Amino acid sequence: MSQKTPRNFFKPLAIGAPDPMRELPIRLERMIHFVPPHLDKVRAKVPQMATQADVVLANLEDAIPADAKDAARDGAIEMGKMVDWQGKGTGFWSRVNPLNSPWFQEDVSRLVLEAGEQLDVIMLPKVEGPWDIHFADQYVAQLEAKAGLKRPILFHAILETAQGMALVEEIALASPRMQGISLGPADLAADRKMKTTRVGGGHPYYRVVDDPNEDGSKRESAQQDPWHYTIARMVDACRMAGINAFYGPFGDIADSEACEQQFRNAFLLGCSGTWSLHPSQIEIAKRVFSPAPDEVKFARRILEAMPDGTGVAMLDGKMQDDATWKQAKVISDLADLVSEKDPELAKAYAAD
Ligand SMILES: CC(=O)SCCNC(=O)CCNC(=O)[C@H](O)C(C)(C)COP(=O)(O)OP(=O)(O)OC[C@H]1O[C@@H](n2cnc3c(N)ncnc32)[C@H](O)[C@@H]1OP(=O)(O)O
Ligand SMILES: CC(=O)C(=O)O
Ligand SMILES: [Mg+2]
Repeated sequence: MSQKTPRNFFKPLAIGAPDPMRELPIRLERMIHFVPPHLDKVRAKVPQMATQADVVLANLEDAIPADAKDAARDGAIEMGKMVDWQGKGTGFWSRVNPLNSPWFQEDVSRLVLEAGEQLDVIMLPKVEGPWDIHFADQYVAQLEAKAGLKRPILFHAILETAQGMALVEEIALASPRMQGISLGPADLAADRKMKTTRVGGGHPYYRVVDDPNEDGSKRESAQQDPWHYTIARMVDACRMAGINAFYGPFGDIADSEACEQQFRNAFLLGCSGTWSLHPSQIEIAKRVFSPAPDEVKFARRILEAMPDGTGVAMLDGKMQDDATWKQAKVISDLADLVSEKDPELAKAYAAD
């Protein structure tokens, strides 16, 4: 048997570590905003970021130069103390360096021991299989016990290797700490040997061409989404495990239109949120990952038409039944969560 027994799955992995969570906390996580914590100027904006983003993340991994890793770690711990994260209802996360790097051990030990009470989630990059989660799980439990933490820290894995992709279901199920998984399109592209130099999004050469026209006129063609399979598979793995799927980064900061479309496709396929690398992407993510007022109103009409969630009803010529009721509930519950945080959208959802 390679799995833990059901009883042991929910036992703390170290004496004195907090009990693992049986259910994930219900939180609005439309965007995970990335902050380079070694930059004093950007770090100074963290209190402001905490009022704008649902989650603020101190990034210690890629995009932080090797000679700034120590400063970034110090900056991340300072970020933990700069804001009353739980009081504000904003998530505080950190992306640590990979398990095989010279920085992982110190990243995790200092974060848990010095900012463990504030830290909601550790993001683990380049996760290859459940063994990576098991190692980090045990290590964090030891540190939680040492720090006397009462609330367990959760894990978020990034899907950015072909092996991680092949084992995504096992990664999602590896520990009760698992909160979610994000797509890592840049590293995944490299590992798969995709011939791209981009961070997410489409590619002008990845397209489908219409059949030839009889008159020989120019054939229409359109770009396709090279991430469709990966996102859909990640969503299935996450939802099967009862955790959340996230899109990830969109690197062309100037192309807000393509960014919005990529985010929207991920939202429609089941993702809870995405990453924002630049302040301009926070607004895009907010717009996309909050359901549109028209959709919310229609969803609530479905719920009202079938109060106990069973039977059949016709709305605007469209058949509704138990299954559309469940879809409507997803949208309505998300709108309730958004409304708690966003009075403008609450008003728009309630308007006739
Ligand atoms: C593949 C992956 O792993 S993706 C994850 C790793 N990458 C990252 O985390 C990147 C995070 N983002 C960044 O470092 C930056 O946004 C960059 C480098 C992409 C662009 O930075 P800039 O060229 O400075 O952008 P720009 O000039 O438009 O910035 C405008 C303002 O926003 C600030 N800003 C930029 N990015 C951020 C951010 N992530 N958080 C807070 N403030 C930011 C800038 O400091 C600047 O402030 P100022 O007006 O007071 O001077
Ligand atoms: C998200 C990330 O780390 C990547 O795309 O590689
Ligand atoms: Mg990466």
